[in-house]
Amino acid sequence: MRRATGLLKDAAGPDGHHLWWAVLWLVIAAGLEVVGPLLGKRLIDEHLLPRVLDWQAMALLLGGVVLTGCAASWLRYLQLVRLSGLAMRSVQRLRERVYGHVLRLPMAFFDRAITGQLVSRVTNDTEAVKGLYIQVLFVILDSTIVLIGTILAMAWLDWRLMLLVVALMPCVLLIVWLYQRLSAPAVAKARQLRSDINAQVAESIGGMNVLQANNAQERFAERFFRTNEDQYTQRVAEIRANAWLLRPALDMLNIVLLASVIWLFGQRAESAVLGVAEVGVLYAFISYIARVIEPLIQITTQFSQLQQSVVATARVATLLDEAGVPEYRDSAAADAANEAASHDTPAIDIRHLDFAYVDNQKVLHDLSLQIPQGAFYGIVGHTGSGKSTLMSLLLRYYPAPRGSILMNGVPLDDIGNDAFRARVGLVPQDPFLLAASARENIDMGRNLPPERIEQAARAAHAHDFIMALENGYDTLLGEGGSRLSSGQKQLIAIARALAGEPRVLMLDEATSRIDSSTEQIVQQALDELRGQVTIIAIAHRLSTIRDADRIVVLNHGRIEESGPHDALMRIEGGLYQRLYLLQQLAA
Ligand SMILES: Nc1ncnc2c1ncn2[C@@H]1O[C@H](COP(=O)(O)OP(=O)(O)OP(=O)(O)O)[C@@H](O)[C@H]1O
Repeated sequence: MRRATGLLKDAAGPDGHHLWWAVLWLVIAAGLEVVGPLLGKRLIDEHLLPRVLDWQAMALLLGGVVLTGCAASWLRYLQLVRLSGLAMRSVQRLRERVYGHVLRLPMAFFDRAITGQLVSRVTNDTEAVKGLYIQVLFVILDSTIVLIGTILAMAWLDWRLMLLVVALMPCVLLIVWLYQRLSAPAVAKARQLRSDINAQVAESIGGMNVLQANNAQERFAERFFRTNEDQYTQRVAEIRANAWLLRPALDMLNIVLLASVIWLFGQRAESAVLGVAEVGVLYAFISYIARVIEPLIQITTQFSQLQQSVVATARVATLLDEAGVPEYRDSAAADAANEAASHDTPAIDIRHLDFAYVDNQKVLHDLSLQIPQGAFYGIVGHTGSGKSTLMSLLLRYYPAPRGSILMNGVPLDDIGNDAFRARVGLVPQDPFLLAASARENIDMGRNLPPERIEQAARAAHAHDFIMALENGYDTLLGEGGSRLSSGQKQLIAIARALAGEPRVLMLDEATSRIDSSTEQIVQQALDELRGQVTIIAIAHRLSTIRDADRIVVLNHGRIEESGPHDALMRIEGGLYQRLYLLQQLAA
């Protein structure tokens, strides 16, 4: 709860003062509501019963009752408007913060994250924070103030009757406690299941081709129906606890209270301790009982909503507590060292690199490799040999041991994020195209000049097919680039990487999904870049890296062989030779 209120405070930001205004109006409104029955009491006790028909005073008192009621409603309305505005702004801010945080999370986080749940965290859970404002502040705080004001007014009128009312109030706490115990597990479970529903939908849409190819629709539908049914059951359990326990018990309490006050009042009237003028007190008390019970009912019935909001906020807080990627700051010393790097300084220098995703399960063992400036290096190896891991470390997706990788002679950790990302370009296996135009897909929000985009597209041999589209660079490519062939998507991805004018270009299985003719275009593009850009390409298809300056063959996380194609082919029974011959046979 403390974390939730902390989050709220941060999210309210500069609008926090609206909260104080809302609270002020709330106090005034509650005060006015307490004053109303007091005026009514005076009207009854001082004018109606003793028949002192002073019309002016009576009109004033009656007008006071009406006016206080109207003013209280008006202030409540103003308070709601302020609070709703504040709540919505807070949701907006929190959502921005959570999304911004997700963008900065390390890749290791996404290895275990479930997309649908993450989406739910950013959209639904942040929205639930609004409930904290409306439920906690508008309803619960409001009700608490009304409750305190009413009890004070009752004490002033007749403290013994007030004690009777207050004595029955712990019953409300008992009822609430029982309700909470019964409904809390269902509330938490229902929310978790809703998140699972999101996750299942996102997963099946993402993998629809695999799902249909495996004729798995029915199994997925069944799994979904089960989760949906479970969620329904939990929601029903929660609503039952509310309908069977909370409301009836509270309504009963209301009746008991009224009956007790009337009974006690009757007893005292009978023993003639009180005069007839006390009827006004009875009127005020009956008015106040409604004002005691209603806030209590409000406080308690809002509890389930409050619980949901707190659970949701706690989940948002947990996500925000996930450590982001280390802050790599641009340092002048690193920039200077980078500038001072001569042509002989290796573009990439890997020194005795060990790496494990899970403790004590090394994936890379004592890897050392120097890649000269402008060279083209291919990395090959069997499945699971560690190629992608090595690339992930070079891309800083996972932190490598300090000092084990240097770029231009500068340890990777010492290069600021902007400088690093500007220096390194990536062409991944899955090109990941946005549902946007060809231009936007190459630009990726960098606001590059049109000439540079076109130049990159030409270098990637993508310019001609882009120009053949109906609107050229402004043609929308559809979701995931659905309008393009796999090869064309890959060429766009290459253009995107080149548009950043990287010094180091990494290709991660960039040719695995394209046909031989497109592969040749990619090879031609890479050939043209030789000498200007350092190229590191992971390739399953060995023809892509056949012409590389050096091919590094990984085997179980170690460098087994290294050299140009011809030299590796001469190693009789060598790993590369076997891999190559196998591929030739398969072709
Ligand atoms: N995120 C991860 N968490 C834990 N282990 C991982 C992770 N990624 C890869 N591994 C493990 O590290 C080892 C090397 O995997 P890696 O993906 O680097 O191999 P690869 O040579 O790129 O294989 P492929 O050619 O199939 O892509 C494998 O044993 C794999 O199970």
